[in-house]
Amino acid sequence: MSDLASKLIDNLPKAELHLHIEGTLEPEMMLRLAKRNKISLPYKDVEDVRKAYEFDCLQDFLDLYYLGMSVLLTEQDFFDLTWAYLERVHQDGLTHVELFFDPQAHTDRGVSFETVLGGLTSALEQAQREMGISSKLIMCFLRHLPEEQAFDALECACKHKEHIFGVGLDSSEKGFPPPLFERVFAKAREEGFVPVAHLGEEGTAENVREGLDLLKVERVDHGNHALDDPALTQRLAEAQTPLTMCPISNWRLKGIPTLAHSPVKKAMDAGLLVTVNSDDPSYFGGYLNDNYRAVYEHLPLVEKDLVTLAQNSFKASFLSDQEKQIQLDAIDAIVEKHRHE
Ligand SMILES: Nc1ncnc2[nH]cnc12
Ligand SMILES: [Zn+2]
Repeated sequence: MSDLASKLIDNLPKAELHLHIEGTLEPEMMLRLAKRNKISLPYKDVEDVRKAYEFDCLQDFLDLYYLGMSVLLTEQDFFDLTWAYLERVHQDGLTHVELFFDPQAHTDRGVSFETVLGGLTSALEQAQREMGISSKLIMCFLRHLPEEQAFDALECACKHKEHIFGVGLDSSEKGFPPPLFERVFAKAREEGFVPVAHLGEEGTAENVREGLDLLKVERVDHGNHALDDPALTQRLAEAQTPLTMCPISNWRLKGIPTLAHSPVKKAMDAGLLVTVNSDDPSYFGGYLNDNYRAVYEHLPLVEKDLVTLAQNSFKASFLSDQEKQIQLDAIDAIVEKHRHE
C-alpha cells in the first residue's frame, strides 16, 4: 500500500454507521465478564473462542453472537463493552458513530432495557466529553422474533427518546422479509424514530425494495443485492439513499468468496452513496480502518476514493448539515496537509 494511502486511512476523520455494539465483544472481555458474572461458556480460553469464529453464513455467526453476549448482565458490563470499542476506534480517527444495539437479545434473558441503555449512554457521553466522539443510537428489532416483541421494545424506546435516534432491523434476513415489520416501523416513524434496516445482505433486491417502500428506510444496511437489479440501483443512486457496506463481514460470512468481490467499487461507480463499516469487528477480525485497508488493497481504488469514502461516511450520517460541514472541512484539512508532505 502506498505511504499516502496508509496515512489517509489512519488520519482521515471518519464516521462508522454500521456497527453492532454487541459485535465488538472481544474474546478477552467475554471470558473476563463470564468469570465476573459466573456465566458458563463452551470455551476454555481465548484461542478456543477465536477458533470457533469460522462461519459459513450469517446464521452461523448469529448463533455465536447471541451466545457471546450472554455474559453481559450489568450496566457496568455494557459500559465496559462500549468504552472499549470507543477507545479502540478513537485510534482509527473515528469522530462520529451511529451504533446499533439489540435490546431484545438482552430483555429476553432478564436484563432490563434500562440496564443496557444506561451502560451504553454513559460510555457514549464520556466519549463525547473526553475524546470528542459524537454518536447516535439505533435500536434494532430482531427479525427472527415475533412482531409483538418488537412492539414491546418500541414501547421501551419511547420512554427514552432523548437517547435513541433511530430504529433498525437485523438478525436472520432469510425467511423474515420486511412486510413482517411494516406495522412496527410505521409506529416507530410516527413516534419520531428514523428508520434504517439490514437489507440485501443475504436477502434479495426485492427485500431492499420492500425496505424502501414498506419500512420507508432512510438508509440501507449492507444493500449488496440491490446491485443485482439495475432499476433499483438507479433508484438508490437518484435518491442518494446511503448504503452502509461491510466488506470484511461479507467475506467472513461467505456472502462474497474473496475481498476482491466486495461490491463497494461497483456501487461507487454506479453513483451510490456508499460507506465502509465494520459490522461486528470482534467476530470478523477487523475494525473500521481494517475495512478501509481491505477495500483499498483488494479493489481497484485510488487514494482519492479513500477520501470519498470518508466524506461519504459523514454525508450518509444523521448529523445536521452544519455538523457534516465541520467534518468535511476537517477532511479537506488532512488532505491538504498530506499533499504538502
Ligand atoms: N451482519 C449482521 N446481519 C444481521 N444481523 C446482525 N446482527 C449483528 N450483525 C448482523
Ligand atoms: Zn450489521
